[in-house]
Amino acid sequence: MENLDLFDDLPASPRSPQKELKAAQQNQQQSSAASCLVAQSYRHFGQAQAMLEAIQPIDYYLADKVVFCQRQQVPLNNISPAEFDLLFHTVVLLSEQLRCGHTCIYLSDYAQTTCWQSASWQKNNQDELAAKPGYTFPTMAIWQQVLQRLQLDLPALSTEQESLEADSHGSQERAQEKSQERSPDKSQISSPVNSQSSEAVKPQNGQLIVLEQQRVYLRRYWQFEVELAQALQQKRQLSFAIDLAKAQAILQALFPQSTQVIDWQQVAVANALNKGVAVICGGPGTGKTTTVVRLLAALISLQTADLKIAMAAPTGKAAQRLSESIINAKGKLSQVDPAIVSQIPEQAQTLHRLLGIRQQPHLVKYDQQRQLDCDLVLLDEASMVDLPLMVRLFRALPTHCRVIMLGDADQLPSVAAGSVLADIAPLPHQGYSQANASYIAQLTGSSVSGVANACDYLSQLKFSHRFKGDEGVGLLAKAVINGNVKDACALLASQRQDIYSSQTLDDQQLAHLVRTYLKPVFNADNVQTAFNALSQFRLLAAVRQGEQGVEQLNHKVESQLRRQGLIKRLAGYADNLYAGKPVMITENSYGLNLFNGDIGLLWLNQGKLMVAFEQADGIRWLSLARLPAYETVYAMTIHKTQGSEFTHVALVLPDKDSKVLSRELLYTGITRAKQTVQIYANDQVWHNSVTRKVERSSGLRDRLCLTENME
Ligand SMILES: Nc1ncnc2c1ncn2[C@@H]1O[C@H](COP(=O)(O)OP(=O)(O)OP(=O)(O)O)[C@@H](O)[C@H]1O
Repeated sequence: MENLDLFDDLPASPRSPQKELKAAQQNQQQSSAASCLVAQSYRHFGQAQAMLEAIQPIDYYLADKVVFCQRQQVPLNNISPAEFDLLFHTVVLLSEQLRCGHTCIYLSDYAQTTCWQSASWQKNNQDELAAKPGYTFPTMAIWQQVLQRLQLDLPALSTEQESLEADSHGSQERAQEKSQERSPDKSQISSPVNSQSSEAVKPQNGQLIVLEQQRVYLRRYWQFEVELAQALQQKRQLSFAIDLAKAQAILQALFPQSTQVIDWQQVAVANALNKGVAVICGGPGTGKTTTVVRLLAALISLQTADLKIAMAAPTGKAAQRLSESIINAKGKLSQVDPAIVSQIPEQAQTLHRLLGIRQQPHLVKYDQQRQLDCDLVLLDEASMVDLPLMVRLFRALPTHCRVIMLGDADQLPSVAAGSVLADIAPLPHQGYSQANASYIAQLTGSSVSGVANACDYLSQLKFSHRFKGDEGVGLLAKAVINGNVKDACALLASQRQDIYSSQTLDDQQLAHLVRTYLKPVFNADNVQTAFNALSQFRLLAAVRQGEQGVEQLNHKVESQLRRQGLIKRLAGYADNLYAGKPVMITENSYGLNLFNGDIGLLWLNQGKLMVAFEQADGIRWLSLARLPAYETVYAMTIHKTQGSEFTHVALVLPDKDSKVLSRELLYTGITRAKQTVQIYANDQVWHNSVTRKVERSSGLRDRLCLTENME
């Protein structure tokens, strides 16, 4: 990609690349003291790499392209090269942050901050060729002005003059400003669902970057946010008339044991009955599935016509678990007419399958042109759904279709960009509006107080029926997610039966884990018994690479299994193909109905080594030759275990701290365990991980606060 005219002002000298680089570094160092905006251009990726620590090719090429396109859009006379350089570095930052899951960047987070500077530069080893000076972003006021001059702000939204003035007060106010500006200040936000502004930033306008207040987006992600906020708003405006007397009777039948104390499961059912969108949040075992099954029973009872219900989850495993939990919860609905219970569906599918998403995400069968034929969509494990996928779901919903989302907003956010559940379900739940509280009281007799900053579509379940009292897993999960380092450390040191901890996982400990939990898989008489044994235990890792990463752990387990004589060599098969080996599919195969994350077991079937998969109607066998891409799965990443549970879990953290370690990651790992958890982590890493909180930059919550305000 040639874009050399951007660099016209650089001297065209015959100096060596090293000298040229050194001169550029010195130039940057000198001018940064004198001026707010530094001209720092690069002729090619290698040059950017020499100045910016850890820049990725994709970031460079995207930024280069955006600058190139922007130069075609705006009159150039007033725009200096340094201003285009600022745009370039803004896009590099956006691209990098998108990879980390942020939908946008907040200018206040980076104003007057030097990014991509190497440690050796910081240590004043500036003569070293490897030292990289990085790039210093200007004050927020200058940054906003430049982006506006480049015509990247929303045409309908003028930036507040006050924020520009406030910025000139210097660094002391900046910290205060930062926290204020990042909080959802409704008075400052212009209408996010303003169709004029969303119309104004269409692809055909050529605007690739969007500045909105002090948030900067790639246009695509700005549009996703606006679209989701609009879709949620449309669902929030749906109101279903219900027969109140009938609904009261149904709720009484469904919750016969409700006492004076508020039964929040009953409140959640009542709350969702008349709404177009309902979100039911809660930690492990708080009864989300139990509640939603009762909600479905109530809705079916109240409905005069058939209710077409679709159930989905983000992964195959989560969909399978949802089906199992629904079947289990239906079995406990003895107080409900069997004819109603039989109408509650049992088969959940992946969200991709529901929407008919093929290999490339843009090939979607159901969208706004061709919508799903259903009246209600139930989405489980909503925390795993990223912003683009959530938008695709809402596009496919007919106007009258209800959405019910279940999830645990404390878990890790989606792998890809967004923190949709945490944004749309801010916890702790502040309460209901006066009108909604009256409606709930009428249906349930529970006096739920009305509050000003209400979120009516949200219900939060807090009481865990799995960890009712002093179960170690529940206590540890709570301490971790609250960032309570003292309790989290004390619990590890407490030597309880249900929590074991050690600074490292050594060979002896691994041998013990293998003997206790994996030997029963290899000694099983049949594949179903082997699957049952496999579901008892999983080794979870925070990372893939390194000594404590998934790959090494799988390798070490296999060596240990061989040492213990559990792996039997099979004539005619390679060494790494043996009965008892668990595998995880790593790609979606629609033809075979196998999805990323599905787990199978290599096992002998009539003398032939095949792969078995557990399905609702029994074991499915597949020949090895037909198996899609897979990996061994004695150990797996915490990310991949979302939506799964095991009786016992061993959690292994790396021996050095890393940005990926957070309390949400630990919480997600710990809550995969139903009975016992073993933590292998040194004190420092454990302490840092419990302290670190995942915060994703997004504007969705602000948009929703504003639309809530407009109701
Ligand atoms: N109100 C209740 N009274 C007694 N037991 C309950 C109640 N609600 C749920 N349970 C039981 O608690 C267990 C967990 O319930 P459920 O599966 O509905 O929770 P969940 O929040 O969906 O769990 P998970 O986090 O595993 O998805 C089940 O055994 C269920 O029968």
